Amino acid sequence: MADPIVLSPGDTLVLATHNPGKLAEMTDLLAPYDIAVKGAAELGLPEPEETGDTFEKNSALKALAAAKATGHIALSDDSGLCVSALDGAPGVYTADWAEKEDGSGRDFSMAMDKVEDRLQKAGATSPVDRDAQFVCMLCLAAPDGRTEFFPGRVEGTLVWPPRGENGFGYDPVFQPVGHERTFGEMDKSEKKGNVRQGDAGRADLGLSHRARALSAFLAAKLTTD
Ligand SMILES: O=c1nc[nH]c2c1ncn2[C@H]1C[C@H](O)[C@@H](COP(=O)(O)OP(=O)(O)OP(=O)(O)O)O1
Ligand SMILES: [Mg+2]
Repeated sequence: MADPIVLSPGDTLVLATHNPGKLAEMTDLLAPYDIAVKGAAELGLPEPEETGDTFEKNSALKALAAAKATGHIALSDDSGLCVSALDGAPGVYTADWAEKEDGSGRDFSMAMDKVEDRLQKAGATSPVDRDAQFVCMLCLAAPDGRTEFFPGRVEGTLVWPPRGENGFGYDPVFQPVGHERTFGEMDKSEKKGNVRQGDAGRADLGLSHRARALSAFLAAKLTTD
Protein backbone atom coordinates (compact mmCIF):
# COMPACT_ATOMS: atom_id res chain seq x y z
CA MET A 1 0.00 0.00 0.00
CA ALA A 2 1.20 3.50 -0.82
CA ASP A 3 2.34 5.75 2.03
CA PRO A 4 -0.36 8.13 3.26
CA ILE A 5 -0.26 11.67 1.90
CA VAL A 6 1.13 14.01 4.56
CA LEU A 7 0.10 17.66 4.81
CA SER A 8 2.42 19.65 7.08
CA PRO A 9 1.86 23.07 8.67
CA GLY A 10 2.60 25.83 6.17
CA ASP A 11 2.07 23.60 3.11
CA THR A 12 0.17 24.85 0.08
CA LEU A 13 -3.02 22.98 -0.74
CA VAL A 14 -4.51 23.51 -4.18
CA LEU A 15 -8.31 23.41 -4.23
CA ALA A 16 -8.91 21.73 -7.57
CA THR A 17 -12.27 23.27 -8.39
CA HIS A 18 -13.48 25.96 -10.79
CA ASN A 19 -16.81 26.35 -8.99
CA PRO A 20 -16.76 29.61 -6.94
CA GLY A 21 -19.49 28.31 -4.59
CA LYS A 22 -17.51 25.20 -3.70
CA LEU A 23 -14.29 27.20 -3.44
CA ALA A 24 -15.87 29.62 -0.95
CA GLU A 25 -17.24 26.79 1.21
CA MET A 26 -13.99 24.81 1.18
CA THR A 27 -11.83 27.88 1.87
CA ASP A 28 -14.07 28.74 4.81
CA LEU A 29 -13.87 25.23 6.27
CA LEU A 30 -10.07 25.20 5.93
CA ALA A 31 -9.54 28.71 7.35
CA PRO A 32 -8.69 27.60 10.94
CA TYR A 33 -5.77 25.47 9.71
CA ASP A 34 -2.18 26.45 9.02
CA ILE A 35 -2.14 25.71 5.31
CA ALA A 36 -2.06 28.07 2.34
CA VAL A 37 -5.11 27.43 0.20
CA LYS A 38 -5.12 28.31 -3.52
CA GLY A 39 -7.94 27.89 -6.03
CA ALA A 40 -7.51 26.32 -9.47
CA ALA A 41 -8.71 29.43 -11.32
CA GLU A 42 -6.33 31.68 -9.34
CA LEU A 43 -3.46 29.42 -10.48
CA GLY A 44 -4.62 29.51 -14.10
CA LEU A 45 -5.23 25.75 -14.22
CA PRO A 46 -7.38 24.39 -17.04
CA GLU A 47 -10.71 22.72 -16.23
CA PRO A 48 -10.23 19.01 -16.91
CA GLU A 49 -12.87 17.13 -18.87
CA GLU A 50 -14.87 14.93 -16.48
CA THR A 51 -14.94 11.68 -18.40
CA GLY A 52 -15.53 9.32 -15.45
CA ASP A 53 -18.84 7.60 -14.70
CA THR A 54 -18.41 7.73 -10.90
CA PHE A 55 -17.83 10.54 -8.39
CA GLU A 56 -14.61 8.83 -7.36
CA LYS A 57 -13.18 8.72 -10.88
CA ASN A 58 -14.01 12.36 -11.61
CA SER A 59 -12.68 13.61 -8.28
CA ALA A 60 -9.43 11.69 -8.86
CA LEU A 61 -9.05 13.06 -12.35
CA LYS A 62 -9.48 16.66 -11.13
CA ALA A 63 -7.16 16.34 -8.11
CA LEU A 64 -4.42 14.52 -10.03
CA ALA A 65 -4.45 17.06 -12.87
CA ALA A 66 -4.01 19.92 -10.37
CA ALA A 67 -1.34 18.15 -8.27
CA LYS A 68 0.71 17.20 -11.32
CA ALA A 69 0.45 20.66 -12.90
CA THR A 70 1.47 22.54 -9.73
CA GLY A 71 3.72 20.17 -7.78
CA HIS A 72 1.51 20.76 -4.72
CA ILE A 73 -0.92 18.47 -2.93
CA ALA A 74 -4.42 19.08 -4.33
CA LEU A 75 -7.94 18.52 -3.03
CA SER A 76 -10.86 18.19 -5.45
CA ASP A 77 -14.59 17.83 -4.92
CA ASP A 78 -16.86 15.88 -7.21
CA SER A 79 -20.43 16.17 -6.09
CA GLY A 80 -24.00 15.93 -7.23
CA LEU A 81 -27.66 15.46 -6.50
CA CYS A 82 -29.03 11.91 -6.51
CA VAL A 83 -32.83 11.75 -6.66
CA SER A 84 -34.39 8.45 -5.55
CA ALA A 85 -37.49 8.67 -7.79
CA LEU A 86 -35.18 9.29 -10.77
CA ASP A 87 -33.02 6.23 -10.05
CA GLY A 88 -30.18 8.39 -8.74
CA ALA A 89 -30.20 10.96 -11.57
CA PRO A 90 -28.75 13.48 -12.23
CA GLY A 91 -25.91 11.99 -10.10
CA VAL A 92 -22.52 12.42 -11.76
CA TYR A 93 -24.28 14.47 -14.48
CA THR A 94 -25.63 17.10 -12.06
CA ALA A 95 -23.53 19.92 -13.56
CA ASP A 96 -24.32 18.74 -17.12
CA TRP A 97 -28.07 19.13 -16.52
CA ALA A 98 -27.38 22.86 -16.06
CA GLU A 99 -25.45 23.31 -19.33
CA LYS A 100 -27.31 25.65 -21.69
CA GLU A 101 -28.01 24.31 -25.16
CA ASP A 102 -26.21 27.19 -26.86
CA GLY A 103 -23.03 26.32 -24.92
CA SER A 104 -22.96 29.67 -23.14
CA GLY A 105 -22.62 28.30 -19.61
CA ARG A 106 -24.81 26.94 -16.83
CA ASP A 107 -28.33 27.79 -15.80
CA PHE A 108 -29.32 26.17 -12.51
CA SER A 109 -32.83 27.53 -12.65
CA MET A 110 -33.29 25.51 -15.85
CA ALA A 111 -31.63 22.49 -14.21
CA MET A 112 -34.01 22.64 -11.21
CA ASP A 113 -36.94 22.91 -13.65
CA LYS A 114 -35.70 19.79 -15.42
CA VAL A 115 -35.52 17.80 -12.17
CA GLU A 116 -39.02 18.99 -11.21
CA ASP A 117 -40.39 18.10 -14.64
CA ARG A 118 -39.00 14.57 -14.34
CA LEU A 119 -40.42 14.23 -10.82
CA GLN A 120 -43.87 15.30 -12.04
CA LYS A 121 -43.67 12.78 -14.90
CA ALA A 122 -42.71 10.08 -12.39
CA GLY A 123 -45.75 11.02 -10.27
CA ALA A 124 -43.51 12.08 -7.36
CA THR A 125 -45.68 14.89 -6.03
CA SER A 126 -45.89 14.19 -2.29
CA PRO A 127 -42.85 14.86 -0.05
CA VAL A 128 -42.32 11.18 0.82
CA ASP A 129 -41.68 10.42 -2.85
CA ARG A 130 -39.23 13.28 -3.27
CA ASP A 131 -36.21 12.26 -1.25
CA ALA A 132 -32.75 13.00 -2.55
CA GLN A 133 -29.15 13.04 -1.42
CA PHE A 134 -26.37 15.47 -2.05
CA VAL A 135 -23.15 13.50 -2.30
CA CYS A 136 -19.58 14.70 -2.25
CA MET A 137 -16.39 12.81 -2.97
CA LEU A 138 -13.24 14.66 -2.03
CA CYS A 139 -9.97 13.42 -3.50
CA LEU A 140 -6.61 14.35 -2.03
CA ALA A 141 -3.85 13.81 -4.58
CA ALA A 142 -0.07 14.11 -4.44
CA PRO A 143 2.09 15.11 -7.43
CA ASP A 144 3.54 11.57 -7.46
CA GLY A 145 0.10 10.11 -8.24
CA ARG A 146 -1.09 8.92 -4.80
CA THR A 147 -4.78 9.52 -4.05
CA GLU A 148 -7.01 9.31 -0.96
CA PHE A 149 -10.79 9.71 -0.81
CA PHE A 150 -13.18 11.28 1.71
CA PRO A 151 -16.92 10.86 1.02
CA GLY A 152 -19.81 12.81 2.53
CA ARG A 153 -23.57 12.82 2.00
CA VAL A 154 -26.71 14.47 3.31
CA GLU A 155 -30.30 13.24 3.00
CA GLY A 156 -33.08 15.62 2.12
CA THR A 157 -36.33 16.32 0.31
CA LEU A 158 -36.79 18.27 -2.91
CA VAL A 159 -39.19 21.19 -2.53
CA TRP A 160 -41.02 23.15 -5.22
CA PRO A 161 -40.91 26.06 -5.94
CA PRO A 162 -37.24 26.83 -5.19
CA ARG A 163 -36.69 28.86 -2.00
CA GLY A 164 -33.83 31.18 -1.00
CA GLU A 165 -31.06 33.16 -2.60
CA ASN A 166 -28.06 31.80 -0.68
CA GLY A 167 -25.60 29.14 -1.71
CA PHE A 168 -25.33 27.96 -5.31
CA GLY A 169 -26.45 25.31 -7.76
CA TYR A 170 -29.45 23.28 -6.60
CA ASP A 171 -29.44 24.70 -3.03
CA PRO A 172 -32.91 26.38 -3.34
CA VAL A 173 -34.71 23.03 -3.86
CA PHE A 174 -32.83 20.94 -1.27
CA GLN A 175 -34.27 20.78 2.24
CA PRO A 176 -32.09 18.62 4.50
CA VAL A 177 -33.83 16.11 6.77
CA GLY A 178 -34.64 17.60 10.18
CA HIS A 179 -34.70 21.17 8.86
CA GLU A 180 -37.53 23.46 7.75
CA ARG A 181 -35.46 25.53 5.36
CA THR A 182 -33.60 24.79 2.16
CA PHE A 183 -29.85 25.21 1.74
CA GLY A 184 -30.78 28.28 -0.33
CA GLU A 185 -32.47 29.80 2.73
CA MET A 186 -29.65 28.96 5.16
CA ASP A 187 -26.62 31.15 5.68
CA LYS A 188 -23.23 29.58 5.06
CA SER A 189 -22.52 28.69 8.68
CA GLU A 190 -25.84 26.86 8.91
CA LYS A 191 -25.26 24.95 5.67
CA LYS A 192 -21.88 23.73 6.86
CA GLY A 193 -23.13 22.89 10.36
CA ASN A 194 -20.93 22.48 13.39
CA VAL A 195 -17.78 21.00 11.90
CA ARG A 196 -15.23 19.95 14.49
CA GLN A 197 -12.08 17.98 14.08
CA GLY A 198 -12.37 14.41 15.24
CA ASP A 199 -16.12 14.27 14.89
CA ALA A 200 -16.18 12.88 11.36
CA GLY A 201 -19.19 10.75 10.64
CA ARG A 202 -21.32 12.15 13.47
CA ALA A 203 -24.67 12.94 11.91
CA ASP A 204 -25.19 16.11 13.94
CA LEU A 205 -21.83 17.62 13.07
CA GLY A 206 -21.26 19.00 9.61
CA LEU A 207 -24.55 19.41 7.80
CA SER A 208 -23.81 19.59 4.10
CA HIS A 209 -22.32 16.72 2.09
CA ARG A 210 -19.22 18.88 1.53
CA ALA A 211 -18.86 19.79 5.23
CA ARG A 212 -19.16 16.10 6.19
CA ALA A 213 -16.54 15.04 3.66
CA LEU A 214 -14.24 17.90 4.72
CA SER A 215 -14.76 16.94 8.33
CA ALA A 216 -13.47 13.41 7.60
CA PHE A 217 -10.52 14.94 5.71
CA LEU A 218 -9.71 17.33 8.59
CA ALA A 219 -9.84 14.57 11.18
CA ALA A 220 -7.45 12.42 9.14
CA LYS A 221 -5.00 15.04 7.91
CA LEU A 222 -4.90 18.31 9.86
CA THR A 223 -4.62 19.66 13.38
CA THR A 224 -5.40 23.17 14.59
CA ASP A 225 -2.45 23.32 17.01
O1 LIG B 1 -23.59 22.19 -2.13
C1 LIG B 1 -24.19 22.20 -3.22
N1 LIG B 1 -25.29 22.96 -3.41
C2 LIG B 1 -25.94 23.01 -4.56
N2 LIG B 1 -25.56 22.36 -5.68
C3 LIG B 1 -24.46 21.59 -5.55
C4 LIG B 1 -23.75 21.47 -4.35
N3 LIG B 1 -22.71 20.64 -4.54
C5 LIG B 1 -22.78 20.25 -5.80
N4 LIG B 1 -23.83 20.82 -6.43
C6 LIG B 1 -24.24 20.66 -7.83
C7 LIG B 1 -23.85 21.86 -8.65
C8 LIG B 1 -22.56 21.49 -9.25
O2 LIG B 1 -22.29 22.14 -10.47
C9 LIG B 1 -22.70 19.99 -9.45
C10 LIG B 1 -21.40 19.28 -9.24
O3 LIG B 1 -20.67 19.12 -10.43
P1 LIG B 1 -19.07 19.02 -10.33
O4 LIG B 1 -18.52 18.62 -11.62
O5 LIG B 1 -18.70 18.23 -9.12
O6 LIG B 1 -18.67 20.52 -9.97
P2 LIG B 1 -18.45 21.79 -10.89
O7 LIG B 1 -18.32 21.38 -12.33
O8 LIG B 1 -19.47 22.79 -10.57
O9 LIG B 1 -17.04 22.33 -10.38
P3 LIG B 1 -15.62 21.55 -10.43
O10 LIG B 1 -15.81 20.29 -11.22
O11 LIG B 1 -14.66 22.50 -11.08
O12 LIG B 1 -15.25 21.29 -9.00
O13 LIG B 1 -23.56 19.56 -8.38
MG1 LIG C 1 -17.18 19.82 -12.85
